[in-house]
Amino acid sequence: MPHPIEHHTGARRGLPARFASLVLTDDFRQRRRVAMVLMTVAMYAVCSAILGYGVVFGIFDPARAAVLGLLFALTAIVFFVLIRGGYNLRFAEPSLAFPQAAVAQTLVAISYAVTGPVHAANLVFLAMVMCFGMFDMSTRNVRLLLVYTVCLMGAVMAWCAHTDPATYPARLEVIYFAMTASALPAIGSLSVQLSNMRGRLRSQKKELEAALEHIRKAATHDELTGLPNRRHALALMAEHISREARGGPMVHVALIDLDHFKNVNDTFGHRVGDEALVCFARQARAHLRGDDIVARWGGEEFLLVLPETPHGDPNIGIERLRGALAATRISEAAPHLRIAFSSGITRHVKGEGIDDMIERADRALYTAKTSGRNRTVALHPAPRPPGA
Ligand SMILES: Nc1nc2c(ncn2[C@@H]2O[C@H](COP(=O)(O)OP(=O)(O)OP(=O)(O)O)[C@@H](O)[C@H]2O)c(=O)[nH]1
Repeated sequence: MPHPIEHHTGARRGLPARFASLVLTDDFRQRRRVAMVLMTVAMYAVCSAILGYGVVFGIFDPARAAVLGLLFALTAIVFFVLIRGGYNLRFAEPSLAFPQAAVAQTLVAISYAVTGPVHAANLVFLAMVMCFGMFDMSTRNVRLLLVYTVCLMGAVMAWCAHTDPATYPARLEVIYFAMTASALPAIGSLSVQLSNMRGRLRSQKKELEAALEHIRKAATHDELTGLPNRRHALALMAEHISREARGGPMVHVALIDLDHFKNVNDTFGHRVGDEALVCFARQARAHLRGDDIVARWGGEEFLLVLPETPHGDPNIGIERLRGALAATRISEAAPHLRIAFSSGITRHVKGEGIDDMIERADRALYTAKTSGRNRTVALHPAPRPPGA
């Protein structure tokens, strides 16, 4: 998926940016991988140029140098196509850092055997490849690469000393091997430390994201019922009202108060009281429409925001909920306990503030309580006189 920043700036991009996007792709993570592979392509090109120089001045055998140059080109093309073409994404380590580094070390070993009088210069490249791998390889792969490189170089040095002792004197090869076998593990250990540091950073980032999500949820939701809290409900209500102002559905609001809830606490204890609140929340979510908002307004009071639909009366959902609660067992500790509620419902008037609407719903709720509870009272605003 394209990185959001790339998307954002896409419209105003100049020629260099468009060229970079064509070569490097628009995907933020792939971009870094393509840039890395381009860097290795450049290294292979430099090495090929050095080979050419050596052939021109009669330092290297032309046939051997040609084979090596061909291997450089093939390796560069294969990895560039794999990564630029996105085939790398099918692998567990999409940077392909390990295979790239292993192939590069193999080519350095071949180059060591081919470059005769200047073969010792190749040892620098062994270290450079280890450094390249530092940024993307897992600890396990760094160790694997290290063992592979030391064994491979040991074998190549022994073979060269055996087959061409004039150019590769054994006494010097022993020194080169000792240097390789002692310097590479030091670089390897730096890579391992870097890889561990990256791992720690990754897990800290995950923990921070989880903590942030938890804080966000705690700031907007009630811990007991998981419903939106009063602050969040006000924000959601404001959204619905501004949608209504832009021609969206008309908004109804209902305040709900559980009946005789103090009795529930006093008779069965606070834990059962809490179970009753959770049960109400669950039933409300199950029996109201997906578009309706159910929020905990405070204590044993809840607020519903009910956008009007063409199919009718917002009271229908509330009465469905009332029926469901009358048939729902709340707690094992109080098998016969049922909860009922009173509610006051009102409709929003265009241009009216949220406080006025809530105040009207509260008055309707008060009427529901004083006229016997377990009922809904609707108190709609008087229609505006024409031209008002
Ligand atoms: N268990 C529990 N009880 C709560 C919670 N919040 C508020 N309450 C209790 O809800 C009760 C509300 O009591 P009242 O305001 O007297 O209302 P009521 O008993 O429901 O009476 P009416 O509303 O008139 O039917 C109090 O006992 C509060 O302690 C809560 O989170 N958990």
